[in-house]
Amino acid sequence: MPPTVGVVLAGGLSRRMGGQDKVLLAFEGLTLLEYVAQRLAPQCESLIVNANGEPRRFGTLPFPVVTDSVAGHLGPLAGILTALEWTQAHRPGVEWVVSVPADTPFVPSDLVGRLHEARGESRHTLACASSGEQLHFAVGLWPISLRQDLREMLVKSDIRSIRDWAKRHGYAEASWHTEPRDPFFNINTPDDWVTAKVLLQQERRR
Ligand SMILES: Nc1nc2c(ncn2[C@@H]2O[C@H](COP(=O)(O)OP(=O)(O)OP(=O)(O)O)[C@@H](O)[C@H]2O)c(=O)[nH]1
Repeated sequence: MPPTVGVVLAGGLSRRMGGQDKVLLAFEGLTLLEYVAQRLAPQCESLIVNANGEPRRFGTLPFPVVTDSVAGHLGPLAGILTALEWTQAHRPGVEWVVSVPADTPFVPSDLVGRLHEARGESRHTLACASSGEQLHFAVGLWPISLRQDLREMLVKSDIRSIRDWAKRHGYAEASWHTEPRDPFFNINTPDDWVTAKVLLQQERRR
């Protein structure tokens, strides 16, 4: 598997969580952000956390916290761009970045390998994860060769969705089952938070 930098996307505003910063909520004795980072880190050459604005709110982390390299809340694409540019500057020879949102606690342990596999078996330069019928564009494999293309698009156009950018280039799809639970279940609301705790207990019992 080619060396790959992992980025945990944590630049969101948590509006649907009712004013709490969801990535700082306690999960298995860690914050949700730490929990997701720990699941992804073993699969990557190195890992960074992407923030938007004040990085100190995350406390002390064993990973670099890198703030968006373009100003404004431009969404998760800005986090992917930041990770591509960071990798180019700090990890010479590494050509790939895998992104995972910080609100996705059950991210699978074979994520990075399967994304590379799907891309390698296709004619595409990108790969995204899917489960059931749903594509999860924020969970993807991105080449650093596209960083300039992404920067120009973010700065010069009003395209903000990862899906629109991925569609412009074409992407392979790596699929996971949704049973016994969706590995890409993500937490947006207080109800999702309750569901995530139930899913965690079920996972422990298996
Ligand atoms: N770097 C960066 N990441 C973002 C930004 N906005 C959202 N994200 C990330 O994109 C992913 C999906 O975000 P959402 O869950 O849709 O948005 P959110 O802001 O976290 O939550 P809501 O405010 O409730 O929509 C999460 O990992 C966010 O951290 C941004 O402006 N910059």
